Formats: sequence, structure tokens, C-alpha cells
Amino acid sequence: MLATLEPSQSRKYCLVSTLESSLIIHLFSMESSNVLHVVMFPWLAMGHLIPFFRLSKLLAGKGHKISFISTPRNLQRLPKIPQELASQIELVSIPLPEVDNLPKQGETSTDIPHEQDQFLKIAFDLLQSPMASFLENTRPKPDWIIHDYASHWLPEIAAQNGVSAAFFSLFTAAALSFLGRPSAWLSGEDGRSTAEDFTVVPKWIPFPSNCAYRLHEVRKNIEDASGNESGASDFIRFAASIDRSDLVIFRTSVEFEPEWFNLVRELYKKPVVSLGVLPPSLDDDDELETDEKWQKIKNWLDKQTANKVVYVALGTEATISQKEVQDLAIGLEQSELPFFWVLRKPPGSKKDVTDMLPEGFRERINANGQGVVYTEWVPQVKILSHPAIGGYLTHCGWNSVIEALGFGRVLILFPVMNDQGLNARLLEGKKVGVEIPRAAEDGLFTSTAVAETLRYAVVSEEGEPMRANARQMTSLFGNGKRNQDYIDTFVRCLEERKISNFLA
Ligand SMILES: O=c1ccn([C@@H]2O[C@H](COP(=O)(O)OP(=O)(O)O[C@H]3O[C@H](CO)[C@@H](O)[C@H](O)[C@H]3O)[C@@H](O)[C@H]2O)c(=O)[nH]1
Repeated sequence: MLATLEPSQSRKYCLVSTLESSLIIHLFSMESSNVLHVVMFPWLAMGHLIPFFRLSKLLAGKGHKISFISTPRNLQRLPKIPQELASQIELVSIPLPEVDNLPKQGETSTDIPHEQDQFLKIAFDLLQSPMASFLENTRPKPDWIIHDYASHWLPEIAAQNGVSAAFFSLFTAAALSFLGRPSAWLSGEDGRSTAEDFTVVPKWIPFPSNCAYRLHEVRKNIEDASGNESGASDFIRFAASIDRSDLVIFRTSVEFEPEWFNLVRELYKKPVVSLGVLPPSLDDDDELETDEKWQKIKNWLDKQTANKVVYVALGTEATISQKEVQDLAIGLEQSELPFFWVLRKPPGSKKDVTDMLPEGFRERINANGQGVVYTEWVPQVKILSHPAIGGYLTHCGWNSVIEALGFGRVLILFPVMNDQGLNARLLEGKKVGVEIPRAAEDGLFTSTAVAETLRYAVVSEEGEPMRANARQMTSLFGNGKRNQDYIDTFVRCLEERKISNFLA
């Protein structure tokens, strides 16, 4: 239920909203007509909340008002709002409805096993009605809502309330080109349905490419998940979110994937803009991390040789089997390279995650000092910035890739799920990384292949051109000025409220 209070004489608007158990007070001063009210509504995943929050800060820094909407636990997990932006960003809390099969504390995909993702989406879809109330009743009326792929129902509600909708892609233009024309999915004309269909390069890609999934990646995406209980597949969610929004914005570097960026523009037949890569700053980690934790990690990294340490981390969603953990572990040992491994506990598992490691592994690496296995949240950006890091064994989540290339780190590609396989193909094609060879059918790999790929990428002479390519990427991914220019252009167009500006 929402209640709106009359604006006071000072042109301040006060909205008191009670969304089930939470009481939210918004107090926005809108002195200038050029000040926009932008609503941000990310999907419930850490890898989505963080970039949406970063964009919020950039927009607020330009003087605009932000209502950042998520569930209570997720809002608590966000970095602190910088003091100077506190009056610009309002955190709006909407409790996540309880649904069968979803653990009570499950408010992001990080909290739950991949198989339960559909239940999180069922709960997320139930936010439709509070979101409609918010857009209808909140004052000042929002100008824009920037939303994510899962809220396929949102553009329609936004249009009903006279609010422009922008779909914010946290995925590469290459990955979304693979999806194809949104209208084809919505009309049922796309025609792809079997796992094999997704292992073929789509016919609308007009240049040579290997942009397709491997069979084991599709299986992980489709068969490990529990079907489409939510009533809408991810493809339909993407398609409707894109097709029905007024504008599509990409977190990507146009210079890195120009051919793909041009292709999505053709496929979508609507304004598509790049925001640059929203490079993280080292201070972002400070907001999430205690300095003490970083100091301990830094002490270990400081003792290592420059450009030799392999950072290993698979993001916030991907989980791998015990056999895969063990083959990676033995491969790391065999590579004889120093490593820092962030090993995330599979959600819902009662076991200590280090029980998944091969017998005696921890004792051996502790004794010879080869590496560290870390089981808590780490300040990843700070780690990647450390001069000891020589390469990143990554799941190819787009946030992590942006962070690594921002510091010119060569990538050892180990995609697990979602868009990651398509990102791996893109990154290998751009010669900034190399995939650990795996069997296409079942994804099996050997520890020897892990060791050989690591040594090739991080220390071999033949790997030097690839490392040089990765180093050059700092000029695209780590260049604050270049990326700020994209934001400035984007904000100017939003301020002028002319969607046609985006076509220029
Ligand atoms: O201990 C940790 C673990 C993660 N992170 C941060 O968390 C983010 C993780 O993002 P990402 O690398 O994109 O991984 P996921 O969260 O697993 O990514 C999901 O979202 C991405 C962006 O849409 C997709 O590309 C992935 O496939 C999807 O799984 C990054 O900013 C990391 O720096 C930390 O700072 N510390």
C-alpha cells in the first residue's frame, strides 16, 4: 500500500510507503526541472546489484535522484552510499514474497543452489504488484526506470505509468547477439529448443565466428535448472525486456566488440547505447571489506614474484562438482605456479567446502607455500590490481572479466553457466585469454590440461603475445576518462529526454 503526502512549500516531496512490513520514507528535493528521477531495479544477484549500484552513484553524482529498489537483505549487502550522495540515492526496500521451495534467506542467486533459481524468479515476479504501486504513486514521478533481464513484465507497467524504460544489459553484445531478434522469441519463430540447437553459430551472425555454446554448457544451463516453473524461460525474459523497453543500454566497450555492438543495434531496431564498462574503483572494495582482511591477503601477495600468481575465482553463482574442484586443484599444483584460490561454498551445502579438495592438498600447499585457498568474500578488485597477479583463472562472468582486463590480466577461461561460454569464445577470439580444453559433451578435463594451460598463459614464451594483448586492454577497460565520456553522453541524452538522441 502506498500513501502520498502533499508536497511542502519548499518543493520537497515526501512519500511514505508501506510495502508489507517495511516503512519507507522518500524525501526528494527537485528544485531544477532538469533533475531526473531514475528508478533502478536489478535482478537479485550480487553480480547485478553491484553494477546497478555503481551506475546509480554515477547518475547521482550528476545531480539526479535515484530510487534503488531491491529486497531488504540485498540492500543491506550494498556498499555504503557515499556521504556526498546520501541525499540523492534512496534505497527502497520491498520484501521478497515467500514461495514454496525457496529458502527463507534466499534473496539472491548467490544464496541458493542453481536448481532453485526458478523459485527465486517466481518470488521476483510477485514483485510486479508492489512495483506497479511504486511507479503509480511515487512522487516526484519517475522519468526513467532502468531494469534487468528478469523483469520482463516491467516495461509494460512503466509505459502504463508514463515512465520510460531502459533495459540495462550486464552481458556482452556478443552474448546477446547469440540470443537473436527478441521478436522472434516472442512470436515463437526462433525455433531453437534442443540443447544441440544452441551449439550452432546462429545464421544471423554475418561474420566468421564461433559464438555458440558447447553441449556441456547448455546442459548446465538447461538441465541442471528445474525447468520453467516460473512460467517464463530466461530467453523469453530477455526478449520481452529488450523488445518492450524504450532503450537498451550495454555495459560494454564498443571498441572491444564493435562488430557485435553493430549487430545488436541491427537486431533490436531501437536505440542501443554503450555505457562503457563502468570500471570499478579500488575504493569500491573498501566499502565492502575490512581493511584487516585485505592487509592479510596483501601481505601474502607482497611476498610473491611479480606477474606469477594465478588468481582463481568463479564468481558468485557458479558451482562445480567435487571432481572438477579436485582436477583444478591438482592442475594448480602441477603448474608449480603460485595461486590464490577463492573457493565458494556451494549454497545449501552443510559440508566445509575445503572437504571437496583432494586429500592432503591443503597440507601440501601450506607446507611448500605454493598457494592459498580462501573461502570467504574477498576484495577481488584489489587482488586483481596487485602486481603479483600474472593471470586469472575465471568463470568468465562479465563483471570479473571487466575487472581483470582493467588491470591487463591474461585470462585462463573456465566457463561454467549462463553467458559464460559465449564470453569465453569472445575472449579467446580477441586473444586475451585461452580456454582450458574440455570435452564438448560432458565438460570433462584433466589436471594436466589445467597445468599446461596455466603455464602457457602465465609464463610461457609462446604466451607472451596473448599477455601483451591483455595488457593493452587497460586502455579500454581501465581508462577512467574514456569510460566517463560514455556516461557523460548517456546522461546528457537522458536529461534532454529525447530517445532519438540515442540513435545518433
Ligand atoms: O569474493 C568475492 C566474489 C565476488 N566478488 C565480486 O562479485 C562480482 C562477480 O561478478 P561476475 O564475475 O560477473 O560473476 P557472477 O556474479 O557469477 O555473474 C553473474 O552475472 C554476470 C553479469 O551479468 C554474468 O556474466 C555471469 O554469467 C553470471 O553468473 C565481481 O564484481 C567480483 O569482483 C568479490 O568482490 N569478491
